[in-house]
Amino acid sequence: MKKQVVLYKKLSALLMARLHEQAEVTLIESLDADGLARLRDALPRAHGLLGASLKLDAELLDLAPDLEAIASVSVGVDNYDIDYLTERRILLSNTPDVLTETTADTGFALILATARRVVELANMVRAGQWSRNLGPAHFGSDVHGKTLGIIGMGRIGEALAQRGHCGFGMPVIYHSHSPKPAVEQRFNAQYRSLGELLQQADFICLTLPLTAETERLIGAEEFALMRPQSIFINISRGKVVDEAALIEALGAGRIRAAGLDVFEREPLNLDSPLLQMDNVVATPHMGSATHETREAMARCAVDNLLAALAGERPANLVNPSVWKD
Ligand SMILES: NC(=O)C1=CN([C@@H]2O[C@H](COP(=O)(O)OP(=O)(O)OC[C@H]3O[C@@H](n4cnc5c(N)ncnc54)[C@H](O)[C@@H]3O)[C@@H](O)[C@H]2O)C=CC1
Ligand SMILES: O=C(O)C(=O)CO
Repeated sequence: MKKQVVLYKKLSALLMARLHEQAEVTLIESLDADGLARLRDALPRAHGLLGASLKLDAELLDLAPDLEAIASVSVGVDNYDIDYLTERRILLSNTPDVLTETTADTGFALILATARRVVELANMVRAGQWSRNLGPAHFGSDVHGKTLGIIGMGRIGEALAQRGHCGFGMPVIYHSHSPKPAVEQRFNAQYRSLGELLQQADFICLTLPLTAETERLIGAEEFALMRPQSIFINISRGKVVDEAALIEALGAGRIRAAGLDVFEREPLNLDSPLLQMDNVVATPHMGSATHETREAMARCAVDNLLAALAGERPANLVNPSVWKD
């Protein structure tokens, strides 16, 4: 008998057809109140779940006694209680690698947009306020040759370092759990303590996961170490930053600008002070959002889920202790 799969993310026709061949599929098209009610109804029959952007807590998981595997269409796994999944022996998989380059592109887009004031000046043109040649009040700052600081030197951090070093001649400094000699050799990068990095980098970029250890890693004390010309970029998770402290630092001119793809609460509320600041570029958690990459992520998640339901080890298993050969 085919296994029951609940999707809470719509997939391409090609991937839907693949899933339908192997499983009975229930599709929850959106996670509004109606969709969530349908999800709760479907969970008691589910052997597999596939989706993203939903906090799957113990209360929801307890509705699914037969659940064997969850395939997250994301590399970040902060929406899951991994200890609880492991205790229940539910296999959790994610989608690393396939989104690395695209997310690093987004990071670099934010670096360029903030430093060169792209959004602010383009809005000025659109508003009919371009009446004479630009003067110093509208000048930005250089990106090439400036020091790129990366916090969390993993896949995306490395891809960002490559762009900075090879494309823009930027000295790279980084902070991570431990030094990475291979990265240092490839990009002439240098390891720094967190405090040193915050004091020395022109661009401070967050590329680490949200965990108990990294939640609110960057707060008032950390912003106080940055320099007035520093630009802060967050493409990791909003909760790694104390957002009120960030707003305070921007408001007080303690840093020059911020490029933010992620926020404490998403979608970002329209009344956020961040949206009143010309030196903030805010994007809607679009790090991996290209046609090609989202399809690759979905394909990876389908592969992971079908493998798990067929009794094979998924390629991207997050909680390997559940797996028994
Ligand atoms: N904005 C977006 O749309 C996207 C955001 N992301 C976020 O980026 C994160 C990173 O993704 P990858 O590079 O693939 O992960 P990764 O696991 O390859 O890299 C993360 C790095 O951070 C380091 N790290 C973890 N905790 C740390 C700590 N307390 N102090 C210092 N370093 C620490 C790890 O050692 C690792 O080197 C994801 O977990 C996700 O939250 C990922 C994709 C898209
Ligand atoms: O994969 C992730 O973790 C994201 O944030 C979306 O691509």
